[in-house]
Amino acid sequence: MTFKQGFYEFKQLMSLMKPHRKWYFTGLVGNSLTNASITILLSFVVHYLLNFAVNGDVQELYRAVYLVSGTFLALSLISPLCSYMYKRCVKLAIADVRMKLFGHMIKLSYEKAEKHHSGNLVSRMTNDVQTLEQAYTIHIRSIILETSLFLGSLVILMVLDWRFGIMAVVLGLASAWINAHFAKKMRHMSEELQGRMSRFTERLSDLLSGLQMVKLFGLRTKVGGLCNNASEDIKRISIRQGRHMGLQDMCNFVIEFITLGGVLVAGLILVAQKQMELGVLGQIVQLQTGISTVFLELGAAVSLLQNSLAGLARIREILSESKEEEQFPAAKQKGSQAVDSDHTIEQVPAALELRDVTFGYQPDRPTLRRLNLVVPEGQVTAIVGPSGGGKSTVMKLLLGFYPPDEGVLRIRGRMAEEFRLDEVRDLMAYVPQEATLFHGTVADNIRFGSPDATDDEIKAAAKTAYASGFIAELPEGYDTIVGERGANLSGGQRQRIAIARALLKNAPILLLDEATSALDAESEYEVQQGLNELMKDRTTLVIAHRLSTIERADTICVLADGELKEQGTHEQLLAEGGHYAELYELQFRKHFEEQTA
Ligand SMILES: Nc1ncnc2c1ncn2[C@@H]1O[C@H](COP(=O)(O)OP(=O)(O)OP(=O)(O)O)[C@@H](O)[C@H]1O
Repeated sequence: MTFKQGFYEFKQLMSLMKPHRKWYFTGLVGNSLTNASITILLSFVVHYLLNFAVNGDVQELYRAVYLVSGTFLALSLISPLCSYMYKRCVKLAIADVRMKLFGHMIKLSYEKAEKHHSGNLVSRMTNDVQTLEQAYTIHIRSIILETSLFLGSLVILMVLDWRFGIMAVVLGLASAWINAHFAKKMRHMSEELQGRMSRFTERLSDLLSGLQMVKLFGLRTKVGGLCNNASEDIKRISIRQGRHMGLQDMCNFVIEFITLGGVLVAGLILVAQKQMELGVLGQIVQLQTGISTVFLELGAAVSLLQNSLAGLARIREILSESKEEEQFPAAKQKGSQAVDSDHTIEQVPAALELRDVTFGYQPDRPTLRRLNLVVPEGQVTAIVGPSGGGKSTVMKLLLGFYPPDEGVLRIRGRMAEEFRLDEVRDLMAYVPQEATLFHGTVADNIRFGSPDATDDEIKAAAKTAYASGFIAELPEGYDTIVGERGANLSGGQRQRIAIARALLKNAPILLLDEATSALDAESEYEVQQGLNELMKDRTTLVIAHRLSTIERADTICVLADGELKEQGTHEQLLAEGGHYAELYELQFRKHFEEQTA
C-alpha cells in the first residue's frame, strides 16, 4: 500500500464520520493528549524523586507530589470525559453507516442483489461494520496517542540531551520501516480473512435455512463439512495473522531491547563521569521505555487498521453498486422505438403487452427471444410450458426487475418506461410460487397488502381467501406469530395468507405464479377457491403448472425455449394437437395413473 493509497483510504474512513467529525476529534485528541501527557509527566516524577533520593532536596519531593496529584486529576476527569465524547460519536457514526448500508441494500437493483449471497450481505452488515467500529475506537486512537507520546517525549529528550533525542529518531525510522513492511502483508491477510468470514456466513445461512433438508437427506456431514471448511479457513488465516503479528512484535522488542540497553550503558557512563544527573538519566530511561512501547503499539495499530480498511472496502463496494432506478427500466438496446412506431394503437389497449422482447440473464444467451404476448384488459391469460422455458422471467420483466435487451413493454397502452416503478407495482399484485412471509403476526403479514387496512378489512380479505377458517383455529388467531418465513404454518396456509394480502392490495392486474401442485388435494382445493376469488374482475396473467386450473382461461400461451409456440383457448389448442395437447395428454395420463394406483 503506497502512502497515497493509505491517505486516500483514511480519507474515505473519515468521510463516514463527517457529521460527527468535530466532536469525535475533540474527544479523541483530548483523550490521547491527556494519556500521553500523563506518561510524560510521570517521567518528571521519576526525575524529581531520584534527585530527592540523591540530594535529599524536599522541593524535589513536593514537585513530584504536585505532579502526581495533577496526573490523578487529569486521569479521573478529563480523560473519561473525552473518552465518552469520542465513543458517543463512534456509536452515532456506526449507526449511520449501518442504516446507510441497509438503506442501500434494500434499494439495490434486483439484478445486483441477486448476484450476492444473502450471507455475504449479512457479513458486510455485521463483521465489516464491526471492524470499522474498531478502527474509530481503538486503532485511530492508538495512532494519535502513540504519535503524540513520541513527539512529546522527543521534545523533552532533545531538551534533556539532544544525543538521546537523535537516538529516538533513528529508532523511530527503523521501527516505521519494519512496521510498514508488516502492514503490507497484514492487509492481504485481512482481505482474505474478511472474504472467508463472509463465506462462512453464507454457508451457515444455507445450512440454517435448509435445516429440514439437511436432516432429511442426512446431509449434516456434507453441508456441515462446508461450514467446517470455511471455519477452518478462518482459523488458518487467523493463525497466520497471529504468527505474523508475533514476528512483528519480536522485531519491535529487539529494537526496544537494544535501544534501552544502549541508553542505560551510555547514560550510566555519563552519570559516572558526572556529566549527567541520575534524575535526568532516570527520566531519559522512562521516556525511552515509553518510546519503545510507542512503536510496538503503533505497529500493531497500523496492522490492525488494515482489517478495518479491508472491511471498509467491502462496505464501499456495496455502496457503489447501482440502486434501482425510480423509473421503469427501458430496453437496453436502441431500436425499441422503431418497433413501437410500427404498433397500431388498439381501441381498448391491452393491460400488458410484450412486443419483440428479447432478454438474457447472460449476454448472448437469450432466455426470451423476440417474444410477443398480449394480456387483454379484464381477461385471464395463462402461460404454460416446460420448466425453464422463461415463464417466470416474463413476470420479472413485467415487474421491472430486469430491463429487456430489446423490444417494447407496454402497460395499459403506454410505454412501460413512462411509468415510475412504484406506479407499476401499485397496479399489480404478484403472488409468487412460494409465499414470502415475514416474522410477525398473521394480521401483520396480511396487512403488508395495504398498510392502512383496518382489522375488519383484514378479516374480510382472509375470509375471501379461504384463510379465516384455519386462522380461527390458530392459538392466538390473527395475533399468532408465523415464525421465520412462516415456518409455523403449512404451505397451503402460507399461500392463502399471500392471497389475502393480494386481495387487500386490490390491484387491477394480477400476476400469479401458480403453485398448487405441491399441495395436497384439500389444500389445493382451498387455495384454488381463494385464487378464483382473487381473479374475479381482475386482469390476470397466470403461470400454470397444472393445466386443469386454466382450462377456462381466455387465452393460453405456450412458451418454450423463450419463444411463443402456440396461443388460443383450451379447446382450440387441443384441436391443434400441438405442444399444448401433448402437455395436456401427459398430465391427464399421469393424473389418471395416480388415481388408479
Ligand atoms: N437469475 C438468473 N440468472 C441466470 N439465469 C437464470 C436466472 N433466473 C432464471 N434463469 C434461467 O433462465 C431460464 C428461464 O427461467 P424461468 O425461471 O423463467 O423458467 P420457468 O419457465 O419459469 O421455469 P419453471 O416452470 O421451472 O418455474 C432457465 O434456464 C433458468 O436457468
